[in-house]
Amino acid sequence: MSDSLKVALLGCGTVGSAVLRLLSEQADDLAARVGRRVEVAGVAVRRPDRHAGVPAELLTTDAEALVTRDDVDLVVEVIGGIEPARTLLLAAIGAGKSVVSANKALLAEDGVALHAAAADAGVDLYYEAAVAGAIPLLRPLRESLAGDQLRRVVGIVNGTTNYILSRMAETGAGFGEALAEATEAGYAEADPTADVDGFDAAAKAAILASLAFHSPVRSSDVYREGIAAVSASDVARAAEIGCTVKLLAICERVAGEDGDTIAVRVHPAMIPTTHPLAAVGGAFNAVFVEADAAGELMFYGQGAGGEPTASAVLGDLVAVARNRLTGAAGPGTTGYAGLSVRPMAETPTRYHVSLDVADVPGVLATVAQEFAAHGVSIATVRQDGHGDAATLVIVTHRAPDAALATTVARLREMDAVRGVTSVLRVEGLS
Ligand SMILES: NC(=O)c1ccc[n+]([C@@H]2O[C@H](COP(=O)([O-])OP(=O)(O)OC[C@H]3O[C@@H](n4cnc5c(N)ncnc54)[C@H](O)[C@@H]3O)[C@@H](O)[C@H]2O)c1
Ligand SMILES: N[C@@H](CCO)C(=O)O
Ligand code: NA
Repeated sequence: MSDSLKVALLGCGTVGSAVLRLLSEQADDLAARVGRRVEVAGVAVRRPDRHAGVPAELLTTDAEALVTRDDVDLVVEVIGGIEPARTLLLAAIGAGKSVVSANKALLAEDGVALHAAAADAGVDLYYEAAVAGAIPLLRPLRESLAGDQLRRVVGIVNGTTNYILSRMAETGAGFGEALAEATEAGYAEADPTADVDGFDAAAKAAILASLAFHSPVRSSDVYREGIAAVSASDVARAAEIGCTVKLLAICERVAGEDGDTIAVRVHPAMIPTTHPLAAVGGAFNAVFVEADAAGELMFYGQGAGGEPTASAVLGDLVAVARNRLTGAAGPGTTGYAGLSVRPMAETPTRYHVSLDVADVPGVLATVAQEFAAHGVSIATVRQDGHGDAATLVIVTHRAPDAALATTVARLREMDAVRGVTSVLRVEGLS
């Protein structure tokens, strides 16, 4: 075999160290699969003294110099965050290197500019690890499903919050208690904000929607609610109607009078326990894709962790290495459809609402009237108990989200309603 392909690794934390180890352990297999040996030219880190296991001659604190070095062919970015990752990737691309990244925050913020730069330079930009870790999902969307029309991509794309919600369902614990457990088990980070408040899932939803609908979508376009407000009561109410609560990332094409738009949102929702996503427990991820010709597809696996994420990074590395040898460029992203993102207020959703009411004649009619007044059609209503402790459990049909939210706000003000005990959107009910 002739000269090896040289890789610059940027960042050597949880994912970077696993990438480095697998590159070494699987060097012979990778060489056979690529057709050339793949060797590490350098590893950019912040604190070289903290990486005793990495050969000292590979370590550098000057990432910018490393990515533009003449002997570097490919760059793997596993630093995370917007800067300096963006500057480094643009410098690498500008210097003609193909790049692999696991950085959802950056891709969801600046994917359009990075793709444009890669197209101009004739190099590859791959980022399978950025969404749902080890699960092959972005390449299936970019390549395998490129001949189909996608209708919906719905998934559990954050392991930490799925672990927390799973524990709440299993033990009846509240959010705080389950979060403490997730932290102790090493799933939640010291600062769990990005996971718990849905920022991580929103970045992934933006990337999924961009690829699924060939339209540029950024994190800031994604409607986002986290799980901090999900209560033990919400989880118990869900169980009563045969549902479970999941934090969903939902990307869907919505037909409208002025043409199609896309709705992209992240929020907790009740889904029937019979839905394939309901069985996804612990820190696992799963994504359900609906396409016109393919029908329904399900992708399931480990969405986080050093090794699973490194698996996706190495898969990308093999792909870009092969392209480099053949002189080909992999698929770019196409924003040709240019579909606009529909405001959440106008996005059709369904609600579950549990109300404590006084069981007096006419209360059901008064409550039903409030829904009707906002054009919201009720799918099912159930009354439990009587006297002062009556509960109404209502599931609506789809209506614009703003109509549902306004209805709930009005219900809270009604004399007949003693309290609104649970409000959650519902997905996956026929
Ligand atoms: N950990 C996971 O399970 C997982 C899963 C999927 C995707 N990702 C993504 O992978 C990337 C890396 O995640 P991680 O968990 O390995 O993070 P990490 O914090 O463990 O590692 C990042 C490393 O980059 C280093 N770094 C920061 N600035 C640097 C700079 N200027 N030059 C060189 N090194 C620098 C840090 O010191 C740290 O060691 C992120 O984009 C993350 O979103 C992580
Ligand atoms: N914090 C993320 C890591 C993977 O992106 C999660 O919990 O899923
Ligand atoms: Na993936």
